[in-house]
Amino acid sequence: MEVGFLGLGIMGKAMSMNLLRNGFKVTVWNRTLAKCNELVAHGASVGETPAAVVKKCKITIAMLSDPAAALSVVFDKDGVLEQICSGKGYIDMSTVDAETSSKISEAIISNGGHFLEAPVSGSKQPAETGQLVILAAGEKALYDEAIPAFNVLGKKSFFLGQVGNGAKMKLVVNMIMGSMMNAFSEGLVLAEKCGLDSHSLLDVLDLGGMANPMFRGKGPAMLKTDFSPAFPLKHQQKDMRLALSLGDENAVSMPVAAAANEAFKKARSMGLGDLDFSAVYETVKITKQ
Ligand SMILES: NC(=O)C1=CN([C@@H]2O[C@H](COP(=O)(O)OP(=O)(O)OC[C@H]3O[C@@H](n4cnc5c(N)ncnc54)[C@H](OP(=O)(O)O)[C@@H]3O)[C@@H](O)[C@H]2O)C=CC1
Ligand SMILES: O=CC(=O)O
Repeated sequence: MEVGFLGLGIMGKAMSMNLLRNGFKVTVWNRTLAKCNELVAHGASVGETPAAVVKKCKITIAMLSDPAAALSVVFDKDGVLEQICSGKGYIDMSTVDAETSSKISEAIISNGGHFLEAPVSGSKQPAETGQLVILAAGEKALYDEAIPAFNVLGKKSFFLGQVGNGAKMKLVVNMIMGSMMNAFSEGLVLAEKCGLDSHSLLDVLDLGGMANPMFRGKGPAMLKTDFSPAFPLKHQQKDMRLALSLGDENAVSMPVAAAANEAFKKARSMGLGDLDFSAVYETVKITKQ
């Protein structure tokens, strides 16, 4: 199966590498074209523009930073819309809001193409090992056609119905994750400030009902001030912002998420946006002094 892949950031690189490893022919494009080189060394072809990739491939996947990037790659000059046509599918796996996804869907479909949104839960390591959770919505026929690729990229795929449902599910999940990371950071700082051993706190948490891979995976690195980016903080703040907007639309009061968003904004203002989202811990360290 031949697929196109647009966007070779932390996730896109790992996902396209995984597809290559599993026998897919992959044609890649990235805004910063030099990032294609490593994929070429592993057998990928390069398309000079998003339009060139879509022209070559029956199915093209995108994994881009945010709504602005997702829209630009489709609607701008040399974008996806210039070549999408009957028989071709476009799958946007970026985390965006339902409105962005719907705009893209309408444009693709009105040009005769097929569209699926398929944001993922899971970070750099699950992307490398094919353990993502895929939250798809849109055209079921395209979902069925993409299953061989989804089976390589993820450990489980959900088909959630109409376009927008995948985006919403992803935002709800990441709103919870961002709030959890803030509560965890406050707990780590509180434990330390009141004279407890932080590593003991990690052990206690890991043995109880709140044990989870995020605390287990990120906790020891956070205590060592290691915030090497797996999930960049600027993207987590984007997800909190989009989830809060979804809360506004649905009149759902979310004071915990709003407070978490403030902490992520503070972290961005401190220049921590490109670090892992666990760097929000640094904002708590400062405010608790
Ligand atoms: N990292 C993670 O753990 C996870 C991330 N996600 C989501 O996946 C998406 C990608 O995340 P991630 O790979 O971490 O992000 P990165 O910041 O590592 O990569 C972002 C990608 O988007 C491209 N890009 C940004 N702006 C534009 C633009 N205006 N036009 C064209 N391309 C653009 C970048 O190109 P360039 O190289 O030129 O800058 C790069 O390829 C995001 O929506 C994120 O929320 C979802 C699950 C997990
Ligand atoms: O979106 C981030 C993730 O870890 O999932």
